[in-house]
Amino acid sequence: MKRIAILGSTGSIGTQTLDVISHYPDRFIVEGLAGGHNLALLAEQVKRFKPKKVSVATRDLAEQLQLAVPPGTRVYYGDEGLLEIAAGTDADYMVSALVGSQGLRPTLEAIEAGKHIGLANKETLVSAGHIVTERVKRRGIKLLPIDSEHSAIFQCLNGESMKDVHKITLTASGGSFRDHTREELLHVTVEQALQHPNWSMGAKITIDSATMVNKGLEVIEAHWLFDLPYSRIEVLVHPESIIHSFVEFADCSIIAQLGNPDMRVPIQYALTYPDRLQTPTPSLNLAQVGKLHFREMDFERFPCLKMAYDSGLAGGTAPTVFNAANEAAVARFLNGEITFLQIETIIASVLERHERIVNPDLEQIMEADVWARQIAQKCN
Ligand SMILES: NC(=O)C1=CN([C@@H]2O[C@H](COP(=O)(O)OP(=O)(O)OC[C@H]3O[C@@H](n4cnc5c(N)ncnc54)[C@H](OP(=O)(O)O)[C@@H]3O)[C@@H](O)[C@H]2O)C=CC1
Ligand SMILES: CC(=O)[C@@H](O)[C@H](O)COP(=O)(O)O
Ligand SMILES: [Mn+2]
Repeated sequence: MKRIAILGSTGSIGTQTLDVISHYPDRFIVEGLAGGHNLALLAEQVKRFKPKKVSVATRDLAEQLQLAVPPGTRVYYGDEGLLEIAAGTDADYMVSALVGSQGLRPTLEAIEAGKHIGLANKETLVSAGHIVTERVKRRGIKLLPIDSEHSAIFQCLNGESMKDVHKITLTASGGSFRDHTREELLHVTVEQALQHPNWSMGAKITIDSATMVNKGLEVIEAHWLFDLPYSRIEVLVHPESIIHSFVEFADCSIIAQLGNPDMRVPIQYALTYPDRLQTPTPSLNLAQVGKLHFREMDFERFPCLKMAYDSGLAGGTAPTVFNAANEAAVARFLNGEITFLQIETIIASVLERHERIVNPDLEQIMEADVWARQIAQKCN
């Protein structure tokens, strides 16, 4: 029996994680759930999965939730609530599926408490990769990737030696506007940006896919997960999202992982690793797919990817600032305050003003994150 806590249980990854868990009641017990504002869904999840502890975003919501859940369920809220679900339950495994760098502190606390981590929240590794990986090593816990590309690379590396890896390639769908020219991007709407061609995901990551920030975050995530230099991490546009990523070895052999785009597969693998169990996803019929397509990445069309590589290479607080500026800019775009293309000009402008700290501690990371959001809030 694996005892599970989930941060972000009401989101896209969180609900799919509970879907996976519901298929294997003899393998998993849910010890803790943390949602944000979706009280109705969280109350339903509590009734069904019976966690001992649960958390919501605010005190008001916690008071309402307490009335709706079985007696004996402990209800928490806010940042303290997230820490309680991350580190204060009997879970031995924590699924980190909050959106944004707010996932960093609770994920670090869970690692410190000795929980294994299923990591969807890529912003955690982007913002403070050196701190997270050092803590994972020190505590001897497993950090298992949920992000589809990283799960793919993880699977391709099974039984291989890292010294034989020549490079890894992350595939990118190209997002909602992959066939738009930059000129056409001037007038795109929030609704259009939220239409991802292949995946149904939360709003923030869907916008990140369209700007290619998502792939940039994933490049930095891969750097920390697989301990590879940026020169050996590439991105290739693959509109079908069937090949989830691949590894090229020293002998020029390439091992790729394929499947229909369904996050329940990488989520389940992270939960049951090294076992492989049945999933409800349909199996991939390549004869029906017929053709797969690939395009070279165009860094001029997608300048955010270039900024991500540069930030990753610079290191220190640069990726923290890249990520936080993007989070603030995406929130403003979703709010109707700025245009789609302003997301990239805001990130560039914040990065330009940033004075990088080389080997930041957690407090300096948090300060850089707050600073970047403040600037991104003000500039256009
Ligand atoms: N969705 C996907 O397919 C993939 C997602 N990822 C990554 O996984 C992470 C989650 O993404 P996704 O599931 O799409 O995001 P969603 O927006 O769907 O879900 C975010 C979750 O975080 C919760 N949350 C937000 N703000 C707060 C807060 N202040 N306090 C407590 N909880 C909060 C939300 O609660 P509520 O809704 O109740 O307010 C929700 O449960 C991201 O880092 C993303 O990049 C990676 C690969 C694929
Ligand atoms: C499902 C998943 O892992 C997302 O991160 C996905 O990769 C987004 O697709 P693109 O960023 O390739 O558009
Ligand atoms: Mn991904």
